[in-house]
This record gives sequence, structure tokens and C-alpha cells, in this order.
Amino acid sequence: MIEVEDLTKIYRDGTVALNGVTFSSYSKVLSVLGRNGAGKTTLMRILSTQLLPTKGVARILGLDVVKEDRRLRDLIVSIPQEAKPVGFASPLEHLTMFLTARGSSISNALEDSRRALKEIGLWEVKDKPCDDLSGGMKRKVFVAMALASNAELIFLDEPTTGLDPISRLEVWSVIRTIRSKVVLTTHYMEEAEELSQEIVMLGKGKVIAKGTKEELLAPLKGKVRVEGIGDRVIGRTQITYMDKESAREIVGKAVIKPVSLEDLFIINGEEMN
Ligand SMILES: Nc1ncnc2c1ncn2[C@@H]1O[C@H](COP(=O)(O)OP(=O)(O)OP(=O)(O)O)[C@@H](O)[C@H]1O
Repeated sequence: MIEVEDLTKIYRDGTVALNGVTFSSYSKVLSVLGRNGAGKTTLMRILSTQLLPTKGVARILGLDVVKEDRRLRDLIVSIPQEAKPVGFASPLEHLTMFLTARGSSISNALEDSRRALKEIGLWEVKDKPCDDLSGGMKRKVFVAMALASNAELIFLDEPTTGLDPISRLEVWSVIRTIRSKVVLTTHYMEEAEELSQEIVMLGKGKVIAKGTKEELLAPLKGKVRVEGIGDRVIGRTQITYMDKESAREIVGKAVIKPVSLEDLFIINGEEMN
């Protein structure tokens, strides 16, 4: 489904946003995880044919993102992180405009829009101006557009950034109902764990690790995170990793926590914010 080889993007000012990114994924939902500036949006924009790479090759659904971009655009939908609804237009109007712009007849667009709005839980507010909707609902309008499109693959760039915890859970439940394949970017480790079968971790434009959560955490199997001692320093906290057995001896002298995906960033010098 996604094959990326040696993908590199150097912006005009010399910023190396992606540096030899190579991975492939055939999962239903793939998360691209990384801290601010890791290169997630750059990667999404290249994969969704909105930005040319400097070097390397990417194929989505078997199509080259540069050479076969027009064919690919019919099969994908991309929802950028900065997407904002038009304040005076309603969710129903957003969806029908979007689907007709993609080539649906008005009657098909209306039918698909109504179905998606019901499925996503926006039916009650389908005719309200988007200005009158909550932040979570506005974000859901865009996820509903993606859902209604029946695209084979949907790119969602940071779909829950800035949402309160309840709105985030609502958007998660919508993403779970989407039948299309999904590639999403996120800063949130728990989001990647909750929604995706596979995770690509980016740091400074490179792939730090890739796999299922279990595969990613395999290098830390049997270990715990110890805060209060050690030579890695995050903010003012010293951190080290120890075997569970050894950590028993220092109970009471340091804080001991189970390991998580965050620890892979710490180990790679790419600590999350
Ligand atoms: N048009 C541009 N010109 C120059 N540099 C850019 C441009 N767009 C992004 N960058 C830089 O490329 C790097 C990667 O940016 P990108 O937006 O892909 O990261 P990100 O992981 O999506 O970050 P965030 O989580 O903050 O959205 C950053 O250093 C950023 O400043």
C-alpha cells in the first residue's frame, strides 16, 4: 500500500526535512509519530502528491506519487492539519460541495453526505453554520468529508491536535469506523497505539523505528524506566533504564515507571515535548 524508498526533502532555504526515509506498510491504519519538526507533514504532503520530493521514490496503492499523481489523486483524500471549515456553511454543505468537486453527482453527493453525517454523529447539527459548532465537531466535519469520499486511502494530518480529551475520543471513534485505509500523523503516543496496527517513528527527518507497538518496544523488553538517576537528562529529570530485577533494589530511591513508546524517542535523543 505504501512503499517509500530513500525519500529526501530539502527545502529551498536548505532545511533537510526528510533525510533518506525508507519504509513500507500494508496496514489498515498507519501512524506517523514524531515531535514538532520531525518531518511528518512534509512526508504526508509528498505522499498525498502536494509536494515534490528532492530525492527518492514513493508509491501509494502501487502508484508513483510523482509520475502517476493524477491517477492517485482520484483514490486518495488528504485532510491537512490547518483545515478550517467555512464559518457560514453547514456540515451538510461542506460534504456535498466536497463530493461534487470530486466528481459525484449532486444526488450521490447528498446521499453519501447524509450517510457519513449520521455515521459520525453530526446529523443533529448538519444544517448549523460551522461557526456554531465546537472545535471537536469542526474537526469531525473534515473527518466526515474523508469518510463520505469512499477514497481508498485517507491522509489525516494531526487530526486531534488541540482537541479536548472528550473531542479526541470522539474523533478516534470516527477514525475507527472509516472503511478506507488511513495514514495519520500525531504527536500523541497513545493515539498511535490506540488507532494503528503499525507505527513509523520519525525524528529529525529520519525513521527512528517502525513496527507494531510490541515490535517497537522489543528492545526495552524486561526493562523499566527509572527517573532520578542516570546520565540522560530531560529537563531536570535524570533518566535511565534498568532490568526489572535490578530496579527492585532502588525502590524508594527513584521513581520507577513502565516503558512506553516515549522511551524510544528518549533513547534516540529525540525526547517528546
Ligand atoms: N516550506 C518550508 N520551507 C522551509 N522549511 C520548512 C518548510 N516546511 C517545513 N519546514 C521545516 O522542515 C522541518 C519539518 O517540518 P514538518 O512540518 O514536516 O514537521 P512536522 O513533524 O509536521 O512538525 P509539526 O508536528 O510541528 O507539524 C522543520 O524543520 C520545518 O521548520
